[in-house]
Amino acid sequence: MSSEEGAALPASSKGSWGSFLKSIASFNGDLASMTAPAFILSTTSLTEFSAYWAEMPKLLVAPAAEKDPQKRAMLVLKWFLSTLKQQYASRNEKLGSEKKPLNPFLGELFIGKWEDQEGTTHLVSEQVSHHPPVTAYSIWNDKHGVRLQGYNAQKASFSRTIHVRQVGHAILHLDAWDEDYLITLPSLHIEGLITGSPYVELNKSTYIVGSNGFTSKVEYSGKGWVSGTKNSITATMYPHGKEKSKHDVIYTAEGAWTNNFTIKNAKKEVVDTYNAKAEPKTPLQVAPIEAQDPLETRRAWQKVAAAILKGDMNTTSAEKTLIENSQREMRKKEAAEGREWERRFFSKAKGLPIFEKLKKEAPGESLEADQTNGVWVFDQAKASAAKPPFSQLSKELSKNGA
Ligand SMILES: CC(C)CCC[C@@H](C)[C@H]1CC[C@H]2[C@@H]3CC=C4C[C@@H](O)CC[C@]4(C)[C@H]3CC[C@]12C
Repeated sequence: MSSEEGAALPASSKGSWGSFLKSIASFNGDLASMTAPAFILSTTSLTEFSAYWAEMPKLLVAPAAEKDPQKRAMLVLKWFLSTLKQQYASRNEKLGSEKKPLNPFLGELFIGKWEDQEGTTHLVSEQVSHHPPVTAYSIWNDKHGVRLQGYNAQKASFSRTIHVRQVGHAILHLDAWDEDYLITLPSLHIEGLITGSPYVELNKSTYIVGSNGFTSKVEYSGKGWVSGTKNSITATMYPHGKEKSKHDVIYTAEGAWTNNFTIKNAKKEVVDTYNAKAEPKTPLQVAPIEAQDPLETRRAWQKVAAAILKGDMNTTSAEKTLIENSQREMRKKEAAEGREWERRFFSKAKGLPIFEKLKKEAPGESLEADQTNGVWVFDQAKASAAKPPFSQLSKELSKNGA
């Protein structure tokens, strides 16, 4: 934990925090429209959050090399659990608290790659909808034949604190086994709001449904719950249809997603352990700002980000308004010409066969395409035709016969 933990609220900001709390009590569910005091604004846009899925490429690609289908599904569970800390706690560890991310504009991009002993793992993240905000991503490693793609939106509400339900899912594909895993996303709420040091706690449960016949259910709990400890998880892996049957459990995982967890087999022997604090991360490589496309997030938001860092709210809102106005102009022009903004890397799909095939094992999960402005899939043809500064991507995609 950073030494700043619990100290996110500077004395000088107590007044503005109080009025912020009052304003969100009458919050209408639109996270983007929420205005927050400067010190709680993040300089990072939600398009960057897609990278949290793969900051440890070794764990992402590990299942590909495993011949045993049960162990393979267990390694997928292990990788998924390992991503939780990055997804939901890395900001308060780094910045002292959770912050309000920048609200991406339509077409905003975040492109990068991880290079390490696993080869190159690519990331393409794109804001595919603005109303409602939806981010889509594709992450792939050709050397290991591992592909992850997904999209997500958030539905927020307020009751005592901010509650967020995630709409969307991820699908992991392993080439060597022609296997898919449908991954559902946890709902969450914000803790520490009153004291000015907000952080995320996860709720309820999510599923990882493998097309190889095994499902993992992950249950989340926090301080106020039965277990009484922050960021707790218990997971079980079982054959399809056996969620309720204790003696069909193949693996269990238990611990804290911010810390350690242990994986045990049916005989309750420890088969694997994970220590979030010790696990090395591979830094994501992103092109220098000058070489980026104007739609790439760090380039597009650079002036806003600089103003936020200076605590200069006037410039922050002036620069944000510039972006919003030019977006509004573009939408007007498109409407007048009877066309829609062409997404760079993703397309709307009519349906999602993998989802339909596997959703039965994830009770309560439905596509909810109306909440995400459609169903979004990575479009290989678009990506293979990518022009500068993304030609490198297209070269590698066409090399692989995409
Ligand atoms: C901190 C207070 C003041 C403001 C609340 C900010 C809201 C907008 C933030 C706080 C935590 C954030 C979530 C944290 C992690 C993820 C996982 C990622 O894969 C998709 C976005 C998602 C789901 C974020 C959406 C925005 C979010 C809900």
